[in-house]
Amino acid sequence: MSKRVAVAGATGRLGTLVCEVVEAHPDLDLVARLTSSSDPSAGADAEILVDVSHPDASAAIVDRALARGQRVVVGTSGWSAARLAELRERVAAAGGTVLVVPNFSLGSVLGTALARAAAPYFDAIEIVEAHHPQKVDSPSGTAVRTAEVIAEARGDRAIEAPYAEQPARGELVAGIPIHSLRLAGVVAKQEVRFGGPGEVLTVMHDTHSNDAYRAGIRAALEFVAAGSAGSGLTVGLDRVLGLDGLGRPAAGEVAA
Ligand SMILES: NC(=O)C1=CN([C@@H]2O[C@H](COP(=O)(O)OP(=O)(O)OC[C@H]3O[C@@H](n4cnc5c(N)ncnc54)[C@H](OP(=O)(O)O)[C@@H]3O)[C@@H](O)[C@H]2O)C=CC1
Ligand SMILES: O=C(O)C1=N[C@H](C(=O)O)C[C@H](O)C1
Repeated sequence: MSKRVAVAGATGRLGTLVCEVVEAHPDLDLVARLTSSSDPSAGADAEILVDVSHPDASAAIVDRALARGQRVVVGTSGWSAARLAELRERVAAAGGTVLVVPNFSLGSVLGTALARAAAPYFDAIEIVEAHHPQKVDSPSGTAVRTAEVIAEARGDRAIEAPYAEQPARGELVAGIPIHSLRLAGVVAKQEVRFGGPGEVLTVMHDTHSNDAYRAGIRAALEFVAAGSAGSGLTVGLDRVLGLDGLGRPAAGEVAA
C-alpha cells in the first residue's frame, strides 16, 4: 500500500525535486505541499513528512511531525552536532523515526567518507565550500558535517589553526576553518584540503545540478517508508546506502 507523504518547503528548489520524486514513485502518494504560509494543520494525515524548508523553521516542523507520529526525512541544513544531540533526545522521548540527510548526493557522501579516512594523517585541514547566491546559510550544512566527521575521526589530535582570531582565515567548526563563497554560476562545491610536509591532498566534489540529489532522495524515502530506519535518529545518506563503514578504521585498528 502507498505511503502518504507531505513535503515542507515544497515550492523551493529542493522541495520541487522532492515532490517530483514522490510523485514518480509507485509506492508513495504526495498528499501535501507545504510552504511558510500553510495552515499548521495541513499534511496531518501524512505518514511521512519530508522537511526541506529553512534552517530556522526545521526544528519546529520536525517536532510537529514527531508529535503527530509521522516518520521524518530532513534535508534542511543547519543541523549541527549540538542540535542533532538535542534532537536525538526528543526523537527518543517521542519514540519516533527521523532521518537527517545533510547531503542527498552520492558523490558528496563519498567525499565526506574520503575526508574521514584522510583525517588522522594530516594536521593542517581546511574546507572551502561554494554555493549559489540564493543560499541563506553559511557555512553549508555539508561543510559543518564534514568538519565534525573529521574532528571525530581525529579523536584528541588537534588541528593546526593558530590564526583563528583572523576572520579571513575562515570560521572554525569543530576546530577546522571553513571558507564559504556564494557565487553566481555555482550550484554547490566543496573542497577539503589536507596539508602535510611537501604535499596537499584535496578531496573535491562538484554538484552541477540538483539532479545529483534525485537518487538519494528516493533512497532516503524508501529507507524510511520500509521502516529500515527503525526508531530513533539516523544521520547521513551513508547509513541509508550501507556506506557508513567507509573511511572508518576496521574494529580494533587504530589509525597511525
Ligand atoms: N540535503 C541536501 O542534499 C540539500 C539540502 N538543501 C537545503 O534545503 C533547504 C532548502 O533549500 P532550497 O530548496 O534551496 O531553498 P528555497 O529557498 O528554494 O526553498 C525554501 C522552501 O522552504 C519554504 N519555507 C521557508 N521558510 C519556511 C517556514 N518558516 N516554514 C515552512 N516552510 C518554509 C519556502 O516556502 P515559501 O515560498 O513560503 O517561503 C520554500 O518552499 C536549505 O536548508 C538547503 O541548504 C538544499 C539542497 C540539497
Ligand atoms: O542550499 C543548498 O543548495 C545546499 N545545501 C546543503 C548544505 O547546506 O550543505 C546541501 C548542498 O550543499 C546544497
